Amino acid sequence: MLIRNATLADGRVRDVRVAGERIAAVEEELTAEAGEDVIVATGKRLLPGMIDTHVHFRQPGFGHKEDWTSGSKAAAAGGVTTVVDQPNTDPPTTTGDAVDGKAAFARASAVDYGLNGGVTPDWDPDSLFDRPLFALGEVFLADSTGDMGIDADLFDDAVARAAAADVPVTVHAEDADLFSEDALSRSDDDADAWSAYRTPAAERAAVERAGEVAADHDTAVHIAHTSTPEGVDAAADAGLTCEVTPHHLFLSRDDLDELRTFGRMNPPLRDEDRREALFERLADGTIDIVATDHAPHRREEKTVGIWDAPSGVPGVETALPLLLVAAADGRLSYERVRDVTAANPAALFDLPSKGRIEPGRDADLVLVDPSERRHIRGLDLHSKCGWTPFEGREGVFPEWTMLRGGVVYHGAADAFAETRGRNVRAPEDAA
Ligand SMILES: NC(=O)N[C@@H](CC(=O)O)C(=O)O
Ligand SMILES: [Zn+2]
Ligand SMILES: [Zn+2]
Repeated sequence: MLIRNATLADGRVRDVRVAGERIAAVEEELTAEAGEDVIVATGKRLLPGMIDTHVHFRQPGFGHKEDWTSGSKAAAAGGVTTVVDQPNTDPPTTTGDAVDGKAAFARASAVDYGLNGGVTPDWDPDSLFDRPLFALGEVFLADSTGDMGIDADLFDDAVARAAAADVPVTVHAEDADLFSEDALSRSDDDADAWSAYRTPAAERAAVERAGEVAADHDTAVHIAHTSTPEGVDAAADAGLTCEVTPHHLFLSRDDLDELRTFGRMNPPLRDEDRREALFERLADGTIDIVATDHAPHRREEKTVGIWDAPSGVPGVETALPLLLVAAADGRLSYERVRDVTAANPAALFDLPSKGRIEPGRDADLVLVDPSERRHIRGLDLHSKCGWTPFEGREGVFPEWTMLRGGVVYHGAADAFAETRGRNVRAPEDAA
């Protein structure tokens, strides 16, 4: 297949040949071979598929919120070609058997995937590290959905075990000792109470602790869903990498009047100044990765008071579309979009076949027309949850998404090809 005249993230206009599962050539001009399919991409952007290093696809245990079929379709429709699933399922992914059990569900995935291992007091590191983990994480330094928060000693142990196994660690960095007791007296219908409770100081302290433990064990630690400029700067100062979510980049406490409990997540939405400072750090290169923390809950589960609502919002289908609008508006370069969604996650998490449009790499590609914006509507999206915190915002959605040489999502028809995702750490295990 030949994709002709596509504009790449760096502005070069190129012809791209896909042969089998790989990118075969990227040249100023390529001549179509006899019988070769040609896609004319004049005026359109061709990007590497997004690698979303942080999703919660909920199986096993919570398939009513999301399953691997619905979650991975949402991913493909949003231009995401690789997802990494988190361990707070039921059972939690803390033993080798639990990884095997989740792997059976993940075979339904429409996109490539990695599976993370998790840590609880009764985890089994021997069998866990015997499996092809993407990373150890998210390791919860405070309780979130699933109540997997652990203490300082176990965190230290876990990082030591991961370092010995040469597996990277990702950390949910909040320190519950620094949550605001005062906020607990706020009323159940005060949607801002969650943001008041889980403070910026709690994030910063936990990032600093993660930095100390990483240094003690001389190993790679990555901070998940960093939500404050203080957290990002503390990570950078400690030599840690970090990710931010679209909701912390595009939403703030100002949106909670409208979002109500549908804006409750961990870490919570921050004030507008912090949101802006986070966006600056995205644009200037301080932030390494955008990952969605796609954490769907059913509408009826969210429709309770702020203190009882489950934490988490969906995001896997809307991340790249929102970033592409920011790029089209000149608030972010297309190169930054490529780096934070694809090139950096591939480099940091050792996926040499993914993340860039270069000969020899997997043909994981997304074609978009930046002049075609669509209003985001929860009911149009493919997650089981049926809602989005970005309702009514604009997105640039894929015309198509290609996974290893095959189109897995056709935008015009809103249609998906047959399922063919593989575990990126164990491609030979594919069904
Ligand atoms: N972020 C959230 O608010 N929720 C996540 C868990 C997590 O990432 O902490 C979930 O699984 O629901
Ligand atoms: Zn988390
Ligand atoms: Zn998460």
